Amino acid sequence: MASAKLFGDIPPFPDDVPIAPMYTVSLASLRSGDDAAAKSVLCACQELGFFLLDLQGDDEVGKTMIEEIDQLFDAGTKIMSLPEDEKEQYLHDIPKSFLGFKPRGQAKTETNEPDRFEWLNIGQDGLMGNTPPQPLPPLVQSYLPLFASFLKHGQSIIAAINATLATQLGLPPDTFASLQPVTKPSGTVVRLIRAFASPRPGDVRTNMIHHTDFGTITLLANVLGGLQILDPGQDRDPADEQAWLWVRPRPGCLIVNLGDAMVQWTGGLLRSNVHRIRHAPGPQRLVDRYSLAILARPERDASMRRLVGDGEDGEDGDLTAWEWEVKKAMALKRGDDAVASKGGKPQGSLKI
Ligand SMILES: O=C(O)CCC(=O)C(=O)O
Ligand SMILES: [Fe+2]
Repeated sequence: MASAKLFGDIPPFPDDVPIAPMYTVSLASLRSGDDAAAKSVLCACQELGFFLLDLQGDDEVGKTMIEEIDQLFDAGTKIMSLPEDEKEQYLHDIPKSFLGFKPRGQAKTETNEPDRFEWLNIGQDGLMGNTPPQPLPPLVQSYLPLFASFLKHGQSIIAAINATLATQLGLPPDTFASLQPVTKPSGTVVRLIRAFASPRPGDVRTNMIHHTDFGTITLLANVLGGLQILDPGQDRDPADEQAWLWVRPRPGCLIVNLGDAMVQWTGGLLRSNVHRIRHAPGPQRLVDRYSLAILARPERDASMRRLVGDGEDGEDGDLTAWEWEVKKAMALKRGDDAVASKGGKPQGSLKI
């Protein structure tokens, strides 16, 4: 997450909206092998599939990452302000390629109205040299060393979370990491999102439809609110507005969430929770909302077979990660994949 400096420049997050209760784990503690931090990560990933990771106090990775996030938020506003006809030359082409710009309004929200965000996906493969570079506007190219460094720091955090979860589940520490080596082709991306300001009453609605992430681990940096999590307590209906809890962004903290691949591999021991981007809350709705994320995905050829437990893993276990992702993306596009939170410990209310 960005430093406190960026939080000073925006309207305040309101105090009167329901907030999702979340564990906050210190990166420094996690990297030093602290047992309590490791247990919190496991509990968070079973109960909610989301937690806050405090980068402050970690001089090696966390401090640099906070600085890089500040710089990338600045870059993000410039990148998204490129002329529309320039961005249109670098559009994504799903399912062939998830890389490039997604224009505003291309997908739908729950109400069947057009979405209210645009994104740019920059592939890990091009940044790492696993594949030829992705075509990108010259302005974005000028920021590639910064994106690459941010990604490298994110990879080391993702590696620490993967090792922690595997160890806590009694598996060899490299169980999850070995299925997502950063030097092999994958769908892993760095994502920049602009969700548009909502000045008119008709704008006060969903920006990005509710979903679970397909991949393994997502690291997310937000300054403005807008992210909402579906209450994990019961099987809540996304159509019920009371079932949604806001995520309050905290200076110096990343939001971490698990994706469906971790649920598939663990036969549902870990959880991926439904979330969406709503309009920013309170006075924050008057400004454009930027977010920056790393969405880690398995290596393209990784098996989606379950790694723990001995129940059936169905036909999805026979797919490679890439086949599985394309299947999910197409089902979501057709609207026939009813989105639901997956896996995790049944629980009443989250006690933190
Ligand atoms: O911008 C955010 O807060 C969330 C974005 C998100 O859920 C996604 O890109 O999958
Ligand atoms: Fe997401």
